[in-house]
Amino acid sequence: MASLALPVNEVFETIQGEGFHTGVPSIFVRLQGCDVGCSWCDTKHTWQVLESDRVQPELIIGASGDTARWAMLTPNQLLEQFKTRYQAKHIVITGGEPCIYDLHELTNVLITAGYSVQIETSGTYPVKAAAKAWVTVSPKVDMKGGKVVIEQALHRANEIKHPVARERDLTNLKTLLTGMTSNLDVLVCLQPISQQQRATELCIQACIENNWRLSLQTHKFIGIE
Ligand SMILES: C[S@@+](CC[C@H](N)C(=O)[O-])C[C@H]1O[C@@H](n2cnc3c(N)ncnc32)[C@H](O)[C@@H]1O
Ligand SMILES: Nc1nc2[nH]cc(C(=O)O)c2c(=O)[nH]1
Ligand code: SF4
Ligand SMILES: [Mg+2]
Repeated sequence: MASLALPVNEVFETIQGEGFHTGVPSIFVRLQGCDVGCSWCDTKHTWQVLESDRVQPELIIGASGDTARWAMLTPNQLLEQFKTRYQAKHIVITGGEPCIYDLHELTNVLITAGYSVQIETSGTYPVKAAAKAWVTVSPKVDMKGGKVVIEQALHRANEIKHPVARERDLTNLKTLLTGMTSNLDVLVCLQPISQQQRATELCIQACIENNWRLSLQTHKFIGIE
């Protein structure tokens, strides 16, 4: 079977700064492409997949930074790089929106090679990945995708990491959770948007009230990627 290459924006090794796996040494694979359009998005440079930004794979591996460049890489090419360049045993597939793409082959190849794998997704596309992959859904409830897809994603989720700027984001999350057709058994983290003080205060209060967790984008506090 032909191997499915994916458009990769960057590959880098760091500490997972968000959610349940905060603090875990991780290799990040950032895929290019997202059509959701969050106004506060950290990675706007990943939204468009333009042929004019396509480069050779050598320019992507290990060269991180906020550029719109991308290269097509197969799961085995990625695995080879991970084994030779990096030490972390946890892989985070993010973007952009990684679930635009079928991630079955990539996640299976990595899990078979002994890595744990996490996917960061907005829940706007069905999750197509190995059953053992840890799925973090960061719901974009006001945005595209619709109720059926987000419900499927939340049922697949191991963790919900909800971005919060204002009170309404909390109301939206509660509406989403209570509107589910069947019960969810999932960890909920609240993540203040862009380290804003008001957002952080709202998150702290809601975490205490609901026994949820606080996710603080710790990498931004210590100035690492
Ligand atoms: C850049 S997104 C990429 C993965 C996927 N598109 C998603 O939204 O989950 C990774 C995570 O960063 C969060 N995020 C993006 N910009 C943020 C910001 N300015 N402040 C806090 N969290 C942010 C997203 O909600 C998501 O949990
Ligand atoms: N250190 C670090 N942790 C992260 N967790 C999720 C990230 C993302 O952009 O998806 C991210 C990121 O960009 N850096
Ligand atoms: S879904 Fe994720 S990558 Fe896309 S705009 Fe929103 S935060 Fe950014
Ligand atoms: Mg980030």
